Amino acid sequence: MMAAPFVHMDSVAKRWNGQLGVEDISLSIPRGSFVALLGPSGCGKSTTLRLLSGLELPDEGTITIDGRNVTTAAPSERNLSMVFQSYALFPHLSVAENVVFGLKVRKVAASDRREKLTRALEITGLLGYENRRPGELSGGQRQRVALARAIVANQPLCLMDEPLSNLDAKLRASVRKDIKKLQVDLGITVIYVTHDQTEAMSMADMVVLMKDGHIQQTGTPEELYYRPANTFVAEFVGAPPMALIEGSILPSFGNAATIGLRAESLSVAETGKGRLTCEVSECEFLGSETFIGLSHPSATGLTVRMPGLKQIETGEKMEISFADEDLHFFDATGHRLADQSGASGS
Ligand SMILES: Nc1ncnc2c1ncn2[C@@H]1O[C@H](COP(=O)(O)OP(=O)(O)OP(=O)(O)O)[C@@H](O)[C@H]1O
Repeated sequence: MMAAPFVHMDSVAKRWNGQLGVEDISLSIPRGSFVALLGPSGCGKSTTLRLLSGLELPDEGTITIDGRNVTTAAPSERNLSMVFQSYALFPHLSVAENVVFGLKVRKVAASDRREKLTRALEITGLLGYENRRPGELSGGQRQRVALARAIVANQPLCLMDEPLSNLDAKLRASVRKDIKKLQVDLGITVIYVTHDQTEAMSMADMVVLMKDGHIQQTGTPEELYYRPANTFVAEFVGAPPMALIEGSILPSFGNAATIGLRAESLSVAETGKGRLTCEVSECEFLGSETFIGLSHPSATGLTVRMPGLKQIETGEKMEISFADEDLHFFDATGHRLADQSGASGS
């Protein structure tokens, strides 16, 4: 028998004055998983998280956490902790006071507080910083204080809203690893909002990709990458994103309106032997490889990856080839067609 999901949202909707926030959100989240809510600005990620936290109440649908219907329960009744982008630290309190603030409110005994504080500071690498104020810390350290506060709360569910977006790229990568390790070590369930697909793909067991208040696809990072449910997912996930080609210019794939192709499936062909003739539009040197951006009147996002440094003149002609089995097929509404169905040769 399948274990009941730890967090369950069933047909949840939230509107403001009739205007859409999120619609028809259904999600089943297993205990102990790391789930990323991913999507462009305004797609409804934060609204979904706020509905889970109880900071917003839904107009429709139900939310259960650990088997309890919490649809209208107050945030304090949901047994969860939260970490925000803004850290939400008290500037006049020390690191230690910030971390144990919630425990004090809940009247946890002083000796117990000290023990929990030491462990949380240890886990987050903040031992020795307990007397500093947030203003005397770097952004990464402040975010660690917010994480330490979530750790001492000792809740089975932690909701995080873009916790790394105030950090520079290098720090983001290192705190990302800290958060992931924490989640695994503590065995907690994390629901994590981000608009950064690299972050979602590298951290999450399950990614929920949203657009315009609706879920586009829920799955493992591999599922989203290798079997995108529609052209939006295909173009959102992956760096570079999937190239999309008008089906009509590859006539052997009758019923596919759009054909998708990942950069790693493309190769440069000898003159006269390629399947598409493109023009080089840009070269992006990334160190170990160069991304060659190609333009073609019936395609978007065509990129060839070449090892090392390659400098090719913009406007130069380049023929490319690819294998049929690497193609993805989408219908006229952008939905994925069943595998191979487009390749019927009809
Ligand atoms: N309090 C509110 N009142 C009215 N509309 C709101 C409110 N909060 C959110 N919305 C609207 O709901 C939609 C979803 O917003 P939400 O903040 O969930 O998006 P998001 O994906 O988290 O975006 P971002 O990445 O920019 O934070 C947006 O169109 C937004 O304008």
